[in-house]
This record gives sequence, C-alpha cells and structure tokens, in this order.
Amino acid sequence: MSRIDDLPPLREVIARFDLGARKALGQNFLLDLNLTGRIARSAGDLSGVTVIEIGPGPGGLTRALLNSDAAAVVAVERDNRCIVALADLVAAAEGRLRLIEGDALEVDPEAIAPAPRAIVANLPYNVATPLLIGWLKRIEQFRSLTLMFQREVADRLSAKPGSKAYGRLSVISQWRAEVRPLFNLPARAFTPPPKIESTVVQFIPRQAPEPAEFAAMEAVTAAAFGQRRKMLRASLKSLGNSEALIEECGLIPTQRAEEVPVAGFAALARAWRASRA
Ligand SMILES: C[S@@+](CC[C@H](N)C(=O)[O-])C[C@H]1O[C@@H](n2cnc3c(N)ncnc32)[C@H](O)[C@@H]1O
Repeated sequence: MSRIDDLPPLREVIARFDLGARKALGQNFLLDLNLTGRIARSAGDLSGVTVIEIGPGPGGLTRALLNSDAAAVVAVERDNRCIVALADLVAAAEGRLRLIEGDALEVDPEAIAPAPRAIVANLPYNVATPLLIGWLKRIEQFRSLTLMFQREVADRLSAKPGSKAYGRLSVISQWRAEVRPLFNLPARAFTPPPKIESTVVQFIPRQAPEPAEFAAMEAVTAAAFGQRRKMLRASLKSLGNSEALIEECGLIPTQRAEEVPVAGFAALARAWRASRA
C-alpha cells in the first residue's frame, strides 16, 4: 500500500475540515475511490506526464492520479478550505503533488506544468465551457484532456452535423481535437448529487486541424448558430457579403448551420478573414 492509500476516507476528510459543498463553486464531489480510479485509468498512459487537475476538492481524483504513473500532479483549487484539507495528501505524495490556490480561468497551463502535460478533471460545471475553450485554443500544448461534464454538454461536444445538439461547441472542439465520450456517471455518484448525469469526455489534439484562425472560427460559428433556424444566407449577413462568402466556400445558401460540417466552417472562417484583410 502506498502512503496515499493509508490516508483517512474522504468522508472523514470532509467532516474534519467542514467541506460542506458550495454550489457557487460547482462542488459535486466524488467520494468513491473506485470511480476516481476509473477516471484516472481512462486518461490512458500517463507515464512521464505532468497532470494538471482543476478543482481537486477533497482529493478523491487527486489520490487516483497520484496512484497512476504520472510524473507529477499540479492541482489548481479556488477554495482555500480544500487547500488546507489537502495538506496530508501533499505530504503523502512525497513531492509529486503541487497545489496552486487560484482561479483556473486565470492560470496558464504552460507556466505551471512542464511538457508533456495533460489535464484530468471533474470540472466545476459553472466554468467548464470557458475553461475548455481556453484549452482548445492551445490544444497543441497537451497530450490529452480527460474531463467530466454534464451529460448535456458532453452530447453537444460530440454531436455530429444534422443533429439537434450540433452547435458552436461541437464545431470548435471537433475542429481542434478528436472528441471521445468515454462513459457516463449517474447523479448519485456525486456528493451532493447534481440534477443530471455526467459524462467523461476525452480530447486528443488533432495533428493537422483544418487551417483557420481561432477568433475567425468563433466569429463565423457565432453568426451561423446565433440564428440556427435561418438559412446561411440570412444567418451570415452580419459577416458582410454573405452570399459571396458562402459561394466561395462551396456551401449552399439555403443550408442551415447545423448541416455544415467542421471543414465547411473552417473554409468560411478563412474566406471571412481574407475578406477583411
Ligand atoms: C466538481 S468539483 C470536483 C472536486 C473533486 N475533483 C472531486 O472529483 O471530488 C469542482 C472543484 O473545482 C473547484 N473550483 C470551482 N471553481 C474553480 C475555479 N474557477 N478554479 C479552480 N477551482 C475551482 C471547486 O472548489 C471544487 O473543488
């Protein structure tokens, strides 16, 4: 047994440090170490990798990550109560766990963890999407991202063209990464239970994504899906000469955003960017 396995059960840690869950911080803790072990294993081979964990909370997933082959874990947590409660885990990890107290939205992954780096996290749901978008912008910095989302967000991340869930988030994520939904967890797996079930999703960076600027992709998908029921020729009007752009990209003016594949949006982003140069 490692020193980590000798630590008290998570429920004891929560009681001792009075870690009542705070809704404003998206705190839904995983206290079953079999489940956290499953999440850590689903991240794949972590040998030699520095893992960034967002929101370690009482440390259930952190323990599992420290029991993996990861070189080290750097955990970013906003709640000072958790930082205090994790002191015993830091000691048991013998130099492999570093805690950073702060807001993950303001943390530069490159500045806190050497390459190769990966992110594994049961994300706070209230900031999960902005965090993901920030990482997708610099996805080449990561080996992989293995992240827990609300099921509804996970469905949007992996949705294919033609489906109701297909939208901005699907296009931006699938453009930059191969998106793999891994498994679902029922609400009762968490303390306290959220309203709906959750899904672990893995992102593997694409080696050669369709060329386009991130800001241009954000702009064209915002315009197209902002009015998703409208045909492209209407929804893209805010981008300027929409008919010319659509034609240049080989798209059909009567198509709707949800019918356009990722490559179509990348072409649109390039053409729009060129039209503004
Ligand atoms: C869903 S809980 C996960 C806790 C723990 N990893 C687990 O699985 O039991 C989300 C965690 O993120 C922390 N958190 C919330 N907002 C944060 C932010 N902006 N930056 C860093 N941590 C944050 C919360 O305090 C909480 O510990």
